[in-house]
Amino acid sequence: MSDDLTTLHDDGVLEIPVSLETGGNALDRGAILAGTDALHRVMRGNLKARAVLLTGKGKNFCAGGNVSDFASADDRREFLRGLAHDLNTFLSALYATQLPTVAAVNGWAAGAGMSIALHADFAVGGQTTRLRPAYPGIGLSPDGGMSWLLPRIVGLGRARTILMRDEALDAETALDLGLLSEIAEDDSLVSSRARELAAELSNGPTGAYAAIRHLLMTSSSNTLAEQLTAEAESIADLAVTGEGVEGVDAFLAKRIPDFPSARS
Ligand SMILES: CCCCCCCCCCCCC[C@H](O)CC(=O)SCCNC(=O)CCNC(=O)[C@H](O)C(C)(C)COP(=O)(O)OP(=O)(O)OC[C@H]1O[C@@H](n2cnc3c(N)ncnc32)[C@H](O)[C@@H]1OP(=O)(O)O
Repeated sequence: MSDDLTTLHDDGVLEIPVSLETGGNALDRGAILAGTDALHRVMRGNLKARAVLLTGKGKNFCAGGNVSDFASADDRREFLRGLAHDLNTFLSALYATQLPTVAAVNGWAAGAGMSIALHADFAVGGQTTRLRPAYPGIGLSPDGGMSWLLPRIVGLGRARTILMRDEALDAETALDLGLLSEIAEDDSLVSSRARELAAELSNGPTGAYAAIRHLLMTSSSNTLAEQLTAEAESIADLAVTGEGVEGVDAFLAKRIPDFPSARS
């Protein structure tokens, strides 16, 4: 499947561009709309994807919302409020998707571009990758879930400093903080490495990957008792899925599990 913007590759990787060459690699409304539609089709079972790959089509992964659009709006408050809610629809679908997600973070990830990168289960950077909140730089506060995700990844204190100082984080710092999952050996390899990782994950237990994301992301707001219960329910639910049955059976038969066949 390929519309003008999203592409479902033969190996089940759903590629969603979040920015295009134009506008300084700012978020592309059409791309986000297409990506949201594709993720909703996956949820309804109308699109048989097994992993999601987020990409930037220009020199940068994404420079966030298009600042010139903000300036030209008649009612800046309502315009930005509407954009943020539209972005939330996309990010809510990304968080809820029962698939592993990978971001190919080439160049800059700024503003909502950084927020989107934080939502990915895996973020592959390059030697010159940099992450920057950018919001305070233009007098704004974060959106796209950054104030929820960042403290859960780096801690509240470090998140406050990064946000309030609008820190530009280089690749090594971002890796050390857990904001990148790996750094490709060369900038030119970011896209291919992220694509390769998405393909690897598409052959794995995609339902288990999604369950791990939700257990981890809800753990900080759960008591231990609530988390123990959530884990017990999750492992029980997965045990009777196609992938869960295949994983156990393959182990006992001493063979490599065929998760893609078990899921479809
Ligand atoms: C149901 C689904 C509905 C679908 C619709 C979904 C809606 C999608 C949109 C949602 C938007 C929500 C709101 C958003 O979340 C809010 C934000 O993101 S606020 C933060 C905005 N971003 C920024 O402030 C970052 C600004 N840019 C920079 O800081 C730097 O450019 C950089 C990214 C660090 C890169 O720096 P450099 O490499 O030095 O490059 P330059 O700065 O020289 O820029 C090159 C060129 O590009 C222009 N440009 C860069 N960023 C933006 C931008 N965000 N908007 C517009 N233009 C940008 C820059 O002006 C330069 O232009 P030139 O001077 O060459 O003409």
